[in-house]
Amino acid sequence: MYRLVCVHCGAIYSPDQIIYTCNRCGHLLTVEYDMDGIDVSRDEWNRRPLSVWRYRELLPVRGEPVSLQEGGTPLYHLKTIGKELGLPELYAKHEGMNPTGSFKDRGMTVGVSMACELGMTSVACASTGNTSASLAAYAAKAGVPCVVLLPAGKVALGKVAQALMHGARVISIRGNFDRALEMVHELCITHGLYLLNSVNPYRLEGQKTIGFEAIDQLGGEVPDRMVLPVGNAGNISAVYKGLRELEALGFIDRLPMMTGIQAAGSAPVVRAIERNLDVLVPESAPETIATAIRIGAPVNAEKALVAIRATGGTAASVTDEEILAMQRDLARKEGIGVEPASAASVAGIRKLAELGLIDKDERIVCVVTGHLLKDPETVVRQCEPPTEIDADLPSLLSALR
Ligand SMILES: Cc1ncc(COP(=O)(O)O)c(C=O)c1O
Ligand SMILES: N[C@@H](CCOP(=O)(O)O)C(=O)O
Repeated sequence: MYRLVCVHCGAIYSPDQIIYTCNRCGHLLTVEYDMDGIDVSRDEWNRRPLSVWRYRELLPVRGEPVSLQEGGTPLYHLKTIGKELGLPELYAKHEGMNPTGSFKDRGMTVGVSMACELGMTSVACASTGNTSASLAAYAAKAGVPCVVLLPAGKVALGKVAQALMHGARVISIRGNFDRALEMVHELCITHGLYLLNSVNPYRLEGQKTIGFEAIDQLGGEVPDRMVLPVGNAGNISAVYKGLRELEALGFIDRLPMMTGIQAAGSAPVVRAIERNLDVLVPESAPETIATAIRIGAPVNAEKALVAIRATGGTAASVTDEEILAMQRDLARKEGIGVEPASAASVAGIRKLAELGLIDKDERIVCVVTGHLLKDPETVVRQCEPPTEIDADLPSLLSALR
């Protein structure tokens, strides 16, 4: 049993209403469960495979989900980078290992399942790339048409390729992501498509399972800190919400310090934390090489600020150079291939550690959100091109010398 509740004024809505914002105050809605009615134990969860659906009692879907086998992603111990930073307990949860290569799949399995349960016959989103790739795939699996709006020229090649190949109707707008989101929201309200951006309360339910899995992979121990790259701020809010639910069930007795990392050219949440603002001042012209988090007006900021403040966490920004340096370090020192936005979380920890702002004994889980192959162009631009030689051994030996 659950209901939809406004995060700001507490107004209550029925779970089968197609609604994304509060009719009374315009703020976002969240899913609130009747915790007394949740009948499951940690042992029961531990007997199931590691997956989004291990935690189905804390998800809104009641029937058979639209699934591509999402979740169950690896948690890697970053031994080399951790040693360099003096952080022996540094981990990366590699969300790039989901079916379409990003954490969005956790959200879409729930969001698209709910679209079907609610009887919606078409779905839509705005995207900096990953949301569209994921929605296109899950819509294909569900057999529903899908429309995606992208900021023209600002989406990494692999993500556009995915949306196109999975059969979405792909529209590029001459404007940024924030404008695309406003447009698609209006389209959905006026024309009855189901909106699957992070304003959709059901989609975020799937994403909270990142935190559940990380704890299960640490043998039931809560990490001291969880670090996430922040764009539209849905993921950090979702993980915090999920962990509070585990606390309410008595499965954990403390929360990690939620830590958000943004790109320096696109850092309104960081500024709000640094200046102790209650209301975000949007960035009108966000810019960063990490196009996934090139977002100036994060719609979930209100929730993200609560998550960071309530847990004693923090927010920090990293430059594009710091992001790319960490992308290379993860690839070359740990064998972990991530896209630039994902490297931001670990780059942020490097920065905080170097500034002496975190305790060296902390157990830290950085969420690395998307796969290296999402953005091959940024990778190729950073690396030496392959050496082309004649097809004989002497040429090979000479090239290797
Ligand atoms: C790879 C990647 N990392 C991080 C983010 C940021 O997540 P959120 O928008 O939930 O803050 C996004 C999308 O926004 C993304 O695609
Ligand atoms: N990085 C995101 C931006 C959209 O965020 P959403 O969580 O609101 O869908 C993307 O991949 O498009």
